[in-house]
Amino acid sequence: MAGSGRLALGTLPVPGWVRGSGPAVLSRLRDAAVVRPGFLSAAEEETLSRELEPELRRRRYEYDHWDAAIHGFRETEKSRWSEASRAILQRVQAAAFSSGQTLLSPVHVLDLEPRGYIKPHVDSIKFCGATIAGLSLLSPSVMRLVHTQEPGEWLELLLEPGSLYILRGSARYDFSHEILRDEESFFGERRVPRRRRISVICRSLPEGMGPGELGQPPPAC
Ligand SMILES: O=C(O)CCC(=O)C(=O)O
Ligand SMILES: [Fe+2]
Ligand SMILES: [Mn+2]
Repeated sequence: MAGSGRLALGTLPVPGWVRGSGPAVLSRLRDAAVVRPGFLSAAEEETLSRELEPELRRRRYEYDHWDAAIHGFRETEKSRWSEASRAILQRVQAAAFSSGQTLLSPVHVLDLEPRGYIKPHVDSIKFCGATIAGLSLLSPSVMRLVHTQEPGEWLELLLEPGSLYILRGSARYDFSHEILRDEESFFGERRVPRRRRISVICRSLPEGMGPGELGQPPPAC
């Protein structure tokens, strides 16, 4: 069990990087909250962080997001990517989105300093559609999802560097998501020390909205 990274839950295999309040929520969100560890090769991680570093370094860490959800961060909305990074983003698109979904462009890049964190929030339904997909770089972190109506229902995702997470449907609309601060960064019993983390986040447009119809998007969803 421990060796394979999977835990048998009745007949339902639960990956070792997902924990939840119970079998019902794990089963219900099985295809709605997905983590793919090792989605990026070491070379791909390096490609992305090298490309992002100079752009991020020009900015200063901020301590209040526009909606105060994010603390200790800097961010950019990036539309021009190297060919190598474009290939990675296309793999994300193919893995996370259906052919009918249009992606929000530009791509959101978020740099959380070691003491930075993201408070529980649901991404704006005005600006983001049904699917959110994020690559994690540099540091592991724990993403917690909590049902907005039933706080006893929760899921935790262990996001290792190089992993891809996908939130869609119910996981995206009915659950808040957050990135735990260093002091609270545990995956079950396992301490997950938070260092600086960069995430690269792709989102679909709200259904029925064309790429030109968005108006002025917020700095982040
Ligand atoms: O850093 C992440 O992976 C998530 C960021 C996030 O939740 C947001 O910008 O709305
Ligand atoms: Fe979010
Ligand atoms: Mn946000």
